[in-house]
Amino acid sequence: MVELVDQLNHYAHEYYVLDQPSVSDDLYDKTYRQLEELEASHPELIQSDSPTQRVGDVLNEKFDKVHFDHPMLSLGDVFSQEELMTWVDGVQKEFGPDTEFVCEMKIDGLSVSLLYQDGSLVRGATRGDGNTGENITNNIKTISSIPLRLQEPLNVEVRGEIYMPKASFAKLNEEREAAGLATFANPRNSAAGSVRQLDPKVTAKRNLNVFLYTGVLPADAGVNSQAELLTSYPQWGLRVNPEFKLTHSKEEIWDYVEHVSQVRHDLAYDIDGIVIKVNDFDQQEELGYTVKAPRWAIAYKFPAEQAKTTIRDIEWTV
Ligand SMILES: CC(C)(CNC(=O)c1ccc(Oc2ccccc2)cc1)c1ccc2c(N)nc(N)nc2n1
Repeated sequence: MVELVDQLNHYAHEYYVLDQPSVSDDLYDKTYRQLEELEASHPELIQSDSPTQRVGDVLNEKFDKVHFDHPMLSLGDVFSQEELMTWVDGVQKEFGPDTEFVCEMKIDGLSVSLLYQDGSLVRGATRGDGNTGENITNNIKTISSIPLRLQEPLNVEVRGEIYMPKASFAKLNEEREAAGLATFANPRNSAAGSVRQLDPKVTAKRNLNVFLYTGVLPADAGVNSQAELLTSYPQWGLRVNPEFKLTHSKEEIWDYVEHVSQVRHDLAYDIDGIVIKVNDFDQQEELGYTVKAPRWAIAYKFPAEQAKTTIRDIEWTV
């Protein structure tokens, strides 16, 4: 039984975190059914990290409140190259012209906090107002790319974005249209609506995914920069967005912004900008925070999408 659980969790790690599956979906499904049969005949041996335990029956009447020891902060925004370069200038004045920055995708989803104790997932929460969120643990467990147990028995609170891939969003809206239901306006709204369902069985059908990008880490984790965090997370079993880039100059940062603005429509998920962060954690602490956002990070926001429908020329009658 333990072997089957470990095998299935390993297959899921390869598929969702490393993006390098070593077995076919059929073999995964076959192994999963074997585990289901074994658990049916020995229910007393069912493990909490078994993939069969992801979709609970429990219906949430409402979501309990969760208070964060460390607030989930927001980001300052800039909307032009000039503003972005001014921000980078300000940081380089503090730490010199070759300060390291990490550039990341700003996923258009909803922020979540995942609390792991001794490596087991014990709580999932929405961001809420940054200090108080909602407990959505039962729904979070239905997301296959979120591990129920880390590769190491760590005590860590990791944070990132739950999102609905563009393809899943289109399919969901087709189904809702066919069923005469209201459609979702965009993937962000459908992800938010899906993860805040009272019934986890509904969440489980919505094909949600996650990218993790920050967290409250144990001091002995040996993670001293954002780049180290983003390379450590996959080793722990946590999915990160692979498009991040370590940069050392304004030119490199702007090249990355231009590159992403070219490819963003080909991405499998919606983004609404790029997040640029000072890489070194000690430098981050030196810069500190404003009331609601770090001074060591900024979001460069893409211009809002051109309205799809073209306004026909209006014939003015004189
Ligand atoms: C940088 C940070 C704001 C996360 N960091 C925090 O929330 C955070 C929170 C308390 C911290 O430490 C404190 C502890 C106690 C008091 C105050 C701060 C440090 C960072 C952020 C926010 C949104 C992001 C997004 N949508 N996409 C990407 N790619 N990155 C993002 N990064």
